[in-house]
Amino acid sequence: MNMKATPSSSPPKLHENIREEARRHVKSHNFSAKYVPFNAPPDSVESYSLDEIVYRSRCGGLLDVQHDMEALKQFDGNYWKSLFDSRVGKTTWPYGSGVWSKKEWVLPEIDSDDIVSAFEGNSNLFWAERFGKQFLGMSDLWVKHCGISHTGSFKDLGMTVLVSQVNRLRKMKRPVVGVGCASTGDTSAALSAYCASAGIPSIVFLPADKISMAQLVQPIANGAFVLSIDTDFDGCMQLIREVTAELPIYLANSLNSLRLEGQKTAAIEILQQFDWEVPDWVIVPGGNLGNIYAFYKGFKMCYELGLVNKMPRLVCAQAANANPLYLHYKSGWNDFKPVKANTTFASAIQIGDPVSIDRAVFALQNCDGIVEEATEEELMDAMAQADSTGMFICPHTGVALTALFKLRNQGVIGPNDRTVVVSTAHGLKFTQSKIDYHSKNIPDMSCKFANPPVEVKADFGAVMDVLKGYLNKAPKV
Ligand SMILES: Cc1ncc(COP(=O)(O)O)c(C=O)c1O
Ligand SMILES: N[C@@H](CCOP(=O)(O)O)C(=O)O
Repeated sequence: MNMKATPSSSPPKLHENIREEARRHVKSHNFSAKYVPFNAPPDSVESYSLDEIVYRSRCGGLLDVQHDMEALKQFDGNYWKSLFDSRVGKTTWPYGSGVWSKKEWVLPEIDSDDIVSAFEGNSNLFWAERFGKQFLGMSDLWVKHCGISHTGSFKDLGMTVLVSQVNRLRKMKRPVVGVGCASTGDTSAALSAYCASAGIPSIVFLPADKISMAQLVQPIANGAFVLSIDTDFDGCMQLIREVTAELPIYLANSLNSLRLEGQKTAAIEILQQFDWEVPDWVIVPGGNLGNIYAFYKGFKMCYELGLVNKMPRLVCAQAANANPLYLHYKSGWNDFKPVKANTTFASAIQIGDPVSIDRAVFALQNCDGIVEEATEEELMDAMAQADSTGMFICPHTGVALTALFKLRNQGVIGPNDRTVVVSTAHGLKFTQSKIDYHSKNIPDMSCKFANPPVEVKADFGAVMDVLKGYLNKAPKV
């Protein structure tokens, strides 16, 4: 079945921009989406328009964006695959974005004119050939680099959706004076950039001295109102929830289910990049736990709408210093207890009371998922090993790689299993941790893969001596 394009009413104009051009190509369809209580029983009738400002269900539970699957099912899997494939690598507004190239599955009803996008997504999925072979005996290991993005993390995928909806609400004269979040550094970077691009005020609550310098400077540079608060992320999250309940500030954390609609497109992209073949495993580092559910939802929609015929198994990887999901999993999913998150080099996942715990449990239970954890030494060693094969990953990706090491060693993941590790942020945001590691400047850590620079006099003989020493020890080809 073909989607009908309404013929353009006006002829192309000289010097029109891509937004203006998009206005002439409006497509008619009957796709829609609404908020419903997360994991509601089939007879539940509670629902809200996406134009309402609501983050919680009537009984205080999480919400989910529910698409009209019957309308989407009027088109078969091949239709969706070729539609999505046809939009990759173009500059057509808004489909040049990896998120908005799946607009019908994200926010079908938003006017393209209201979209705020930096053409995020379409991040590279690369074959980790040497790392896989050398350290894991694996032939089919891949890294989905969501950190190669506008603000350097996967948060851009969700933020383009949320800020676009806010843009729409403000045009509808809804009372939204600004957008706010609590953050460990990446959500705040994405929020401030997208808000700045749309001219919308942003307010960010950061735990003082707990995020990297590179992350701190991002919202400052983008003109956000930055509060550095003497607490941890969980404390900031509690405060922003109280503040957004009192003031007309729209909540941008992943408690807001709109964010996950954008983040789920990374899963769809993985399938698309494998020419719609399903990998065996996808490993995702988890903190506030929205992303693991977003991946589940993206894969599940592709399965339900006939683009693929199975689901991958998901692994959520946590830092041992902030591991409430891991403890819950190990208890047989009995009795979830938040923890006090301790300091970790994977600072963006230093979270003890994740808002999306129910979503994460649902996702993992429904795809035969696994939860693993990584100690500080394990995650830093894994990061250094990956970097030594040409990557430059963030510590959170080190957490995911540690999970992979453990599952390979246990024989759970096989040598030929197609496995995707999701790299969630750019390594350049976390250089201080790499400097500490390579200078062996971390108490109680042997830093066994450290590669410190050699200090040498500006003298030919001295330089030759150290070079000969190095070459004698270097592996022979
Ligand atoms: C770099 C990075 N990796 C992983 C995560 C974990 O994502 P989530 O909070 O959705 O579990 C976050 C944020 O929490 C992050 O900023
Ligand atoms: N790592 C996150 C923590 C908040 O997560 P969110 O997805 O709920 O916004 C950050 O960078 O702030």
